[in-house]
Amino acid sequence: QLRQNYYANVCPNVENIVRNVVTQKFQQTFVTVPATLRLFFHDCFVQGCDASVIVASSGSNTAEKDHPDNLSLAGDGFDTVIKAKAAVDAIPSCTNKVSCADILAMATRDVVALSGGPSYAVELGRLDGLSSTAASVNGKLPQPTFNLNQLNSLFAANGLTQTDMIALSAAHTVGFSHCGKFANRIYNFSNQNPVDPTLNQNYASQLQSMCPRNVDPRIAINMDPTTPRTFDNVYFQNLQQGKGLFTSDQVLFTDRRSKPTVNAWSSNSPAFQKAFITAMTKLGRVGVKTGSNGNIRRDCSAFN
Ligand code: HEM
Ligand SMILES: [Ca+2]
Ligand SMILES: [Ca+2]
Repeated sequence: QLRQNYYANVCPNVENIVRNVVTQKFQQTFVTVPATLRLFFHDCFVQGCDASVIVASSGSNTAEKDHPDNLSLAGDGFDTVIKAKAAVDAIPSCTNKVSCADILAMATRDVVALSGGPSYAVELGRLDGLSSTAASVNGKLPQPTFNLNQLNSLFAANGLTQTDMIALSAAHTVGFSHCGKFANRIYNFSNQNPVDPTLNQNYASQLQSMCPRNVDPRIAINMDPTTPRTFDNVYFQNLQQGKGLFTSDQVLFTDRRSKPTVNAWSSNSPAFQKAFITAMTKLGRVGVKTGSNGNIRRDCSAFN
């Protein structure tokens, strides 16, 4: 029941208002891009795309954002949504008419385009969710150690195919990871191999020097060592060279079932972009709330 131009009557300018805020924020810090994109993913995979991830803990309720899997969500993603919501609400006819979930979907479309990725028409009409608990996050988000079966089954549970999963994984073409998320691949990997043998040897040495043992846990490194600030298909070229940062990235090339797709998109950017738009549109439809299952939050970080 989502559709384009959903707010044409009540708030016809909403997409421009959001884009202006996102562009301003992008000019202040590039982190806006990966932070917003990852926030959208973590929102949609837990209770659907309903801005449940944005709600702050309060009183006795520990919200989704305080689950261990969400603690590394960068603050600039939340800030982007809060700022865009304020700009939308500043227009009288738009006040309290546009959901936080839709603002996050629009902002995500905008950060992808701003960083060189494809631009696409975004479907709107989501309501904001009425609950957010840390417990509800358990088992809903993929782990960097996942193999292809684990990735496929988690994405399938959200109506996404292996092809969608591979396209969405390319979000790792921008942004950062803390050293602890892949330390198992560069130190004490196994009895036979101290370093994950699917890692490019030079890249593994670089990772070891950027992330020495006992590194400050706050240190984060680029996930795409080649074009960290451009949303492009270099992600797939990196996988072909053994430069996938997580097991869950590299497995897309090492598993024969997903390798053909990686190879196709590494040399065909338009085909990748088309698949990414399809997958993002499907991701944006996951678990959408309507009617009495949701509302439009006045403050994206708190229930009304
Ligand atoms: C396929 C399974 C996936 C796994 C296992 C995974 C795991 C991770 C991990 C461990 C990080 C590093 C977090 C940190 O240390 O700060 C990360 C970062 C990131 N992920 Fe994923 N992710 C997956 C899929 C996705 C998808 C589908 C998207 C979006 C469509 C996405 C977008 C991002 C972005 C943009 C970052 C960088 C965040 C930043 O720089 O602040 N990931 N991911
Ligand atoms: Ca959610
Ligand atoms: Ca890139």
